Amino acid sequence: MWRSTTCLRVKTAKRVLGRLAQDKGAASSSKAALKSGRTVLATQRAYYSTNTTPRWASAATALKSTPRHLSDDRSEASTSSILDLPTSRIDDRQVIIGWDPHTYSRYHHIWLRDHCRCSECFHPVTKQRLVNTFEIPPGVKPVHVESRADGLEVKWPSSRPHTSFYPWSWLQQNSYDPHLAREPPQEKILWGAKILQSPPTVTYEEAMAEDDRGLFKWLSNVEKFGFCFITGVPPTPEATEQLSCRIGFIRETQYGRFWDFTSDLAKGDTAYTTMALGAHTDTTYFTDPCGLQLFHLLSHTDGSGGATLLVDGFYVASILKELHPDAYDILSRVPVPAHAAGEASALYTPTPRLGYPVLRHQGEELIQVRWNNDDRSVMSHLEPSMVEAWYDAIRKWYALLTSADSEFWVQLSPGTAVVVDNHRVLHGRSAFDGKRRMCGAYIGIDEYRSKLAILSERFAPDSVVHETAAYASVNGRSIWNPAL
Ligand SMILES: C[N+](C)(C)CCCC[C@H](N)C(=O)O
Ligand SMILES: O=C(O)CCC(=O)C(=O)O
Repeated sequence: MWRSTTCLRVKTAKRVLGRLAQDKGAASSSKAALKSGRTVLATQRAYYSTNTTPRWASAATALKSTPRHLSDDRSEASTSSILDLPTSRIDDRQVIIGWDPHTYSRYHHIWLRDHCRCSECFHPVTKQRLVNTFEIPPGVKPVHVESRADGLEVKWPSSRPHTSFYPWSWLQQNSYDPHLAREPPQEKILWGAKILQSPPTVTYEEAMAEDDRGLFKWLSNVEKFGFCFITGVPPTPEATEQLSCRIGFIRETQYGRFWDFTSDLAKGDTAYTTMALGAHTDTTYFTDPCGLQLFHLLSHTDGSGGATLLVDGFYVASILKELHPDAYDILSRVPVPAHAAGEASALYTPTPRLGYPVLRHQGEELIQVRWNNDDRSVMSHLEPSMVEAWYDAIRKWYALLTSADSEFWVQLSPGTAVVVDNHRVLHGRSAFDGKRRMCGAYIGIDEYRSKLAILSERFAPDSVVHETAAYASVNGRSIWNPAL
């Protein structure tokens, strides 16, 4: 691992120095920078192997001969630095980084010390904090900061010299004063009935392929669209269970682990009947509703109906917000209690008992739709003045959910499974007769997101992971991974 560190650092140092060498005006200092670049390279390797008294201390003096902006300089950043490195200086309470003459970030000293990720302060394998946050003096202040090729070096006053290093990309990504533009999250494509023309689909071979590229494509589709078909699935519960487990371990509930069900009321729920089920999300009665839901129709004989309904709750919510902002606001505020009480051995209600709003947000962003009018409990917590407004709001919501523009109906058949993000996409079915056998499973939202995160590390690393993976990874995970 450390050898690969060196080779990447060679590239980094060469890239920086190469840029320098191109700068005609800097010809005279390129030799000094070349020397210092090599010094940085050697000390970086030393730094990441142990961080007792990092050998940078000796190298830092060697860097003194480097251009002014590389040293701790209290004056404003130089207007043009031949290495284009960010400037850094210590202020009373914060370290100021100058990304360019017009863009600065400020990091509190306590914040930087608490976020040191050297092997003494942050366990490189477990990715857990080792530094005792509460032993860091509130007034901690660096004695020296240095702009290095790949990041900021900070020396702290303590009985034992302690040096911290923060990659520039990580500092930019975590800038909080001010917040800097970050890479946009995976885009979500909102859809209505027209998704019928080209629904997201992967093949069973892709999903099962051992190199996981197809699995990444599958889950990327789910992240983007909220659902994805899987074609060519052997029409057996065994193959469907194996397919489910490609995402993560199955979440067992009062309906069992892997379900294989039909209309025999084997479980106390209308799903185990021939009734039509309107668009809903499952397990609204759980504090933590199931994340993904996989369905695979294994057979339907001597009858018809049982078509599958999918509705993009985020799409419908966006229209509700546009057309009926008051209703959107009510559905975003008023908690809706729910229950699962069809099994003698189970009586589920969420914590807190009043449940959660239909539309859940993080800040301004809609992050979850939770709607099952069949499983809703008594609305005894409404302010009397709100009762009619609440019913008016859900009527507007329901009208949009059930509009021809929103509803995507598909007749599943053996061999084609569908996975649905139960936090976004509602599902349902039309009534049916005859013998109909459906199988599937729930996957927890955290298991789904974890699998997508590790696949993204491999196939679509974000800029910080991309830049730091080679020199700061243990167990294949960079200590600077934005998830940490
Ligand atoms: C296990 N299986 C998916 C067949 C049954 C689902 C039960 C549906 C329940 N009314 C809910 O909305 O959670
Ligand atoms: O039987 C189906 O097609 C779907 C049943 C359902 O909505 C559910 O199990 O949540």
